Amino acid sequence: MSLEFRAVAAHEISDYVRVVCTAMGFPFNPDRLGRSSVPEHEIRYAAFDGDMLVGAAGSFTFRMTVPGGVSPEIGGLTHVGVLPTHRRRGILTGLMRGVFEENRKRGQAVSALYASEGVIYGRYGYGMASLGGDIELPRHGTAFVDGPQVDAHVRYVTEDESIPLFSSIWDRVRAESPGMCSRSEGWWRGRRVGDPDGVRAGRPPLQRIVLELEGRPAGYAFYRSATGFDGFHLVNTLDIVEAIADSPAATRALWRWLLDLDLVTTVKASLLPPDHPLFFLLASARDMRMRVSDNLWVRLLDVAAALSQRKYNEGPPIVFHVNDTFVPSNTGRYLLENGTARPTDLAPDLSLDVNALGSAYLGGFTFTQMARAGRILEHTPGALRSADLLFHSPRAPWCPEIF
Ligand SMILES: CC(=O)SCCNC(=O)CCNC(=O)[C@H](O)C(C)(C)COP(=O)(O)OP(=O)(O)OC[C@H]1O[C@@H](n2cnc3c(N)ncnc32)[C@H](O)[C@@H]1OP(=O)(O)O
Repeated sequence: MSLEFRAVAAHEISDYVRVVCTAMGFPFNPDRLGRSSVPEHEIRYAAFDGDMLVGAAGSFTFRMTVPGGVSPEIGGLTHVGVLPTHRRRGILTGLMRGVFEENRKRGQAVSALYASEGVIYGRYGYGMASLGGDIELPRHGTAFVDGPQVDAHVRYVTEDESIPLFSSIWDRVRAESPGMCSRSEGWWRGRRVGDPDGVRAGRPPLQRIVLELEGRPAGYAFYRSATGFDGFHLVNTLDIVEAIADSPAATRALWRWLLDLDLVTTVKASLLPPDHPLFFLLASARDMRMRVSDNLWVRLLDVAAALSQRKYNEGPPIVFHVNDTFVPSNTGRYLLENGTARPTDLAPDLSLDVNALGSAYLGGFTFTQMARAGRILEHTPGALRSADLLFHSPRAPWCPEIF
């Protein structure tokens, strides 16, 4: 088998999407192709066996908020799939080299992804960078603690109406939340608020609501509500796809409205951050079952540039020795001082793999936590604590959608 790795030409895009759908077990149809054709999808890379496309990997270009409220352009790894007939022959490894090269050409110092399986991406230098939880809340557990009553108004909106309303709220919240990404209008329509049959796949229709406080849009949600019967009783499950609000008052009002929908027996929501305000809104958080799992994975493609892109808390300089087997040019010592990282010959305070630095990057995990698992070596006493304080983010990183 002789393989060729190269960028995908325009006339090969449907083959590229078809291979990903076949590998993932998704139906392939025009709606799937539309979902993939967002403006962010700039990099499409593939492996060819003769003239047959057999493996795919892509990268979205978007801005991701990092600690300090800055939002550098990053690569969002996506559309990874190798045909079952061609697995375990090194095709993914070849694709990863190609996509990283394309990311670097665009000056993207960081790549992030959602993994289909946790075991795949560590070998390419990614570290688990945030946690996300799926919640299930029975109706009897939805009471809130006392709080201020606000005059909130909720209305249903169409797909077209929702895009400008939701995107302005999203952008306000995104600016303060590490892990959230920019969304083009095409992204909103193709991947969030659009509900074409080929992607809905038999599920109930998507409902979109906007919440106004004092006449100003302050929160939104989109959800599906599935109806079932238990004898003569309706047992509805509310599946909240995304609920975002721009203030504590709006968060309370939005979730209260959602939890009070008639006939709902169980409320579900996915990909919530482990520090979601619901824990402190609910009178009994115990009734909310949260199943936590890995969320974003982050890979520093250019260690010095990536470290210099986020902001830090006050603290003394620190020297990292970074080991990177997949991108050996990253291996070396880096001095992080006054918010800027550069190569250095100084003795290291901490030694770690590039994966661990990716895990710390968004502030989702501490150096101390990883050192306790043997993933980081402390050479200078106190360096773990200094690094923890430098990198700390007051909000857990949160990416509420799988890309
Ligand atoms: C960001 C996203 O898009 S996530 C979506 C990822 N896609 C999927 O899960 C779709 C289904 N799976 C697939 O298409 C393929 O199995 C892929 C893409 C995961 C792997 O592709 P392959 O071409 O088989 O990977 P490749 O042969 O390059 O493997 C490289 C190494 O990873 C290991 N590996 C690859 N996939 C897996 C896996 N799923 N579980 C465990 N190990 C794996 C291989 O054993 C190999 O290890 P080695 O270097 O020690 O020999």
